[in-house]
Amino acid sequence: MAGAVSVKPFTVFVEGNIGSGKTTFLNHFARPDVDLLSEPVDMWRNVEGHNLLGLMYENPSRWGLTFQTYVQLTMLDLHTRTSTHPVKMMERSIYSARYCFVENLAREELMPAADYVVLDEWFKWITSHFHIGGDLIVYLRTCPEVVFERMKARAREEESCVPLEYLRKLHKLHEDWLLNQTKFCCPAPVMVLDANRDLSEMEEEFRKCEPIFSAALQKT
Ligand SMILES: Cc1cc2cn([C@H]3C[C@H](O)[C@@H](CO)O3)c(=O)nc2[nH]1
Repeated sequence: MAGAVSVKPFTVFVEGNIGSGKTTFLNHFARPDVDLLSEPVDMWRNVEGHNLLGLMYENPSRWGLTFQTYVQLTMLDLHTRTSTHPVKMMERSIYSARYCFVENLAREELMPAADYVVLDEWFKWITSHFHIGGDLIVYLRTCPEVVFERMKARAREEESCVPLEYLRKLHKLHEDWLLNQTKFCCPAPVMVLDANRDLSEMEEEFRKCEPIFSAALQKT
């Protein structure tokens, strides 16, 4: 189409703990006008035959930097992907990678301090040289005990040894980043949904977001 202008889509980051229902949320909003970008977990589980996700959980000190560097690359690829859709919805972001997952590995001393510094240098350079954007964050807020049960029920092999304590730490980092805003910047306004609710009740929670999308869709 001659002169097609790729307008900047209304960009949503769907954030939340492991097992908080992000995939369910994304599937609810799967529609022609929305460019859905799920977390590239399958890429993390097979990079030329290497399962970086599995390696990270087995030995975070040895493989945390390797894994999180690749996560950062794959998320940057998704952030910089142009879209002709009026709405672009991403599962997580380069921000939760840095402020939740990398921060957790460092604070729990599961990652050498030098690795943490290098990852942070990459993050600072990327976010100062690329316009990552982000117009809204939808925070699927849960309590650690609920997502622990869901994670076990989902039974993803690499997560089989993830303890409840790990989810508690990740929860606290999400709360501090998105609600308490204690240390890290929040790149967009946050909409909080109660994602502890059963799947059957989540439709009601998701409907709270409809006006946002219809507003974004009307703009085009
Ligand atoms: C952006 C980002 C997503 C992400 C997911 N994960 C882990 C949590 C889950 O076990 C799995 C899929 O989300 O990957 C991680 O360790 N670091 C991450 N960083």
